[in-house]
Amino acid sequence: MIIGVGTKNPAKIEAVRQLIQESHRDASIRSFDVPSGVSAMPMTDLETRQGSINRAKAVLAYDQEVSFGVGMEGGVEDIEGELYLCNWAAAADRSGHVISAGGARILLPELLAKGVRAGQELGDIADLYAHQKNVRTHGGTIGILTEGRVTRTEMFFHILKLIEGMYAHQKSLQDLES
Ligand SMILES: O=P(O)(O)OP(=O)(O)OP(=O)(O)OC[C@H]1O[C@@H](n2cnc3c(O)ncnc32)[C@H](O)[C@@H]1O
Ligand SMILES: [Mg+2]
Repeated sequence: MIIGVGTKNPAKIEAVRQLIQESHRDASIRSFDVPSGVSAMPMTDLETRQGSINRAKAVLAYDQEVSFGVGMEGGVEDIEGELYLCNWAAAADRSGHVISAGGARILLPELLAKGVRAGQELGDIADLYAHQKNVRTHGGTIGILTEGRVTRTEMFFHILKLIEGMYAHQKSLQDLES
């Protein structure tokens, strides 16, 4: 089985690799730089979720050998005037079935939120904030804000586990029916 991932970001790809390592050792990964179809810095849960679904579906069109397309997207959601980092993932199969799940949320410090509201990408502001390079491809903003206790990879791994579990659940319901 080939799982296609709609990103070239190693922090995201690593989450898929870990999931395969844990429960689908026969699967292999291919990664594709697909468009998210939403803005580079999604500003709502809705937009972030849509980006993950678009990526998952786009992967299936890129490579006919891929059985499942996986999309992961980060964004922000405004809750009572404060910005929370939000994260979504989706998996799509060739029958048109899509499974979607969201992950942990964490409040952005005003310094980061200000930049995002001004139109900057969070990844760029996070680099300035943390005095690091390419935060987005390493521990992520969530890694910076939690002093490494939860990394971007761990966070997406958790969402992918939700999706994998939901898939198993739906399959067991189908098996009961047939
Ligand atoms: O190459 P892709 O897959 O697009 O990965 P990305 O790092 O750009 O990540 P997203 O497009 O999913 O995220 C949208 C924006 O939010 C930023 N972002 C989201 N979560 C982040 C995190 O945990 N750390 C750093 N930047 C993050 C990211 O840099 C983008 O500017
Ligand atoms: Mg991006």
